[in-house]
Amino acid sequence: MTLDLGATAPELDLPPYDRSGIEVGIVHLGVGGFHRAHQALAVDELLRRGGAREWGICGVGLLPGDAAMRDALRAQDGLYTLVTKHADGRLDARVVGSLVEYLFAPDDPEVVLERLADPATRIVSLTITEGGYNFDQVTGEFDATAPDVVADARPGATPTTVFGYVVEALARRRSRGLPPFTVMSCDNVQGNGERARTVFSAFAALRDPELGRWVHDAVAFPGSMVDRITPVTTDDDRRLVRDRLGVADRWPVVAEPYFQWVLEDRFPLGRPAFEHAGVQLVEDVEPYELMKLRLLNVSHQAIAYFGWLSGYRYAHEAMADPVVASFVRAFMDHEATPTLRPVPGVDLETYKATLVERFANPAVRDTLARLCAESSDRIPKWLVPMVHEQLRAGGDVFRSAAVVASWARYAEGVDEQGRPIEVVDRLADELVPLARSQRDDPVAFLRNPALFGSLVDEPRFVEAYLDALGSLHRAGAHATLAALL
Ligand SMILES: NC(=O)c1ccc[n+]([C@@H]2O[C@H](COP(=O)([O-])OP(=O)(O)OC[C@H]3O[C@@H](n4cnc5c(N)ncnc54)[C@H](O)[C@@H]3O)[C@@H](O)[C@H]2O)c1
Ligand SMILES: O=P(O)(O)OC[C@@H](O)[C@@H](O)[C@H](O)[C@H](O)CO
Repeated sequence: MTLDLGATAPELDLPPYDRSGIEVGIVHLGVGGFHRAHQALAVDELLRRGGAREWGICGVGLLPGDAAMRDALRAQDGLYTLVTKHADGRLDARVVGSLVEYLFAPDDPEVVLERLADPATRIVSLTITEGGYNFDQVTGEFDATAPDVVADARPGATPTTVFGYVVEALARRRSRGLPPFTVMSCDNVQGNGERARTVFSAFAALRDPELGRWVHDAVAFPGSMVDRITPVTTDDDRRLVRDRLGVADRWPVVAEPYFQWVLEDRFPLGRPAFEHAGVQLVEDVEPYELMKLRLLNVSHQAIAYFGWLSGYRYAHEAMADPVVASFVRAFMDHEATPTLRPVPGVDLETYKATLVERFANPAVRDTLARLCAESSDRIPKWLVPMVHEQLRAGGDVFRSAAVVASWARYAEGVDEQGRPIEVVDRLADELVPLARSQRDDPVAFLRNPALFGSLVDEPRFVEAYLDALGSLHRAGAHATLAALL
């Protein structure tokens, strides 16, 4: 146990509630930075208020890389420090105690399956990234051909994927006469609840069509909009926690002050009283979700490649450049906002102004590398549908085309000074050669139906894309952005 919260850390208290006897009611798959800065904080808040004792969280890691989280959390009895970084340099910190158990699935899959099947487990929540849902970006259908999915669908298979675990556990509950748990997706996927329903029921149908129908009809999949910028924890953060707070924490989490969670209230087996922890419970989350994905996440992609190619490494550095900041704001106003529905209780002008301030927070130190990673799971899911809507409505698309071109230029894997760029993307082996070939064949990157559907057949988009790409090659990222203002 290296989280030593003794006399050396007067600012920090251990959670002021008795952690013994808290029951696991939520199993969370994919315990990364975000879950620990968001949902686990909300449950911790309820515990501090004397509630939620049947809603403790059992975190589960499914991927080999999660062994490090197992080791860190086990050494600290599930406790960790959450540091909130304000733009003026102030820090808030608290120790979060809601993760009462952590299971690393490869250690013992059966233990995880029985934890999921346990009658006390009433919610299974997910932050498994956009790629974790394994669906075709264009058709929206579940990809049943992925080798790990095929293996997990075999009768009697020991699961390795999220699909194998969740569906086997649901099947066990069904055969034991237990009601299904609620599956709560907290990923940045448009329509995350319905998307989860589609992919989990499609996987279940591979095993047994009737099980597929049951998962589709009997399991609740509330949708949610989740928001809190949570950068990757760095050694500097560990040092900060040690030096400023006196705590030797193996894996603290840092986040911005902003916290938002809008959640559809569909929990047949009950839920924590999230409304007492700042969560907004609604009937229909879609307008909130679209607003967030198209104004925040898509803008992140607008900052990411142009910022990196202009020589910046952090989001706040890029936003301090008036050319980047003006482009992002124009992009929000003219290409994202026209595709949004009215959002109950939200003034979009204020929302956008707040976003610009959040992106510019110098304390958070969100890296452009984080925002550039796994773009093939982001641009097609977030930006491409927005472009199609703008094309149909006759609206501007030249800024979106420039963002896609900046991704294609970044994916060439060499920056403007000839230095290598590490393209972190599950499709990197395919994308990098394709991006490089656009020096000879400028639409090569766009001619990828799995990522862009029919966008390559849209003359207005293609023309703007070619202009931006040509300018990126000739004049560089900064001059290209400046010319678009
Ligand atoms: N970081 C943020 O600012 C933020 C904010 C809002 C929402 N989110 C959502 O949370 C997700 C995770 O973000 P994070 O910052 O915690 O990332 P992270 O890298 O810290 O953690 C990701 C977790 O997901 C797991 N995972 C990844 N792919 C998986 C798969 N195919 N199957 C099962 N598990 C898988 C990893 O093993 C890890 O435990 C994002 O992709 C996004 O959808 C993040
Ligand atoms: O984490 P991703 O892959 O969904 O996207 C990268 C960022 O845009 C995202 O993490 C934001 O920081 C987050 O959505 C803010 O709430």
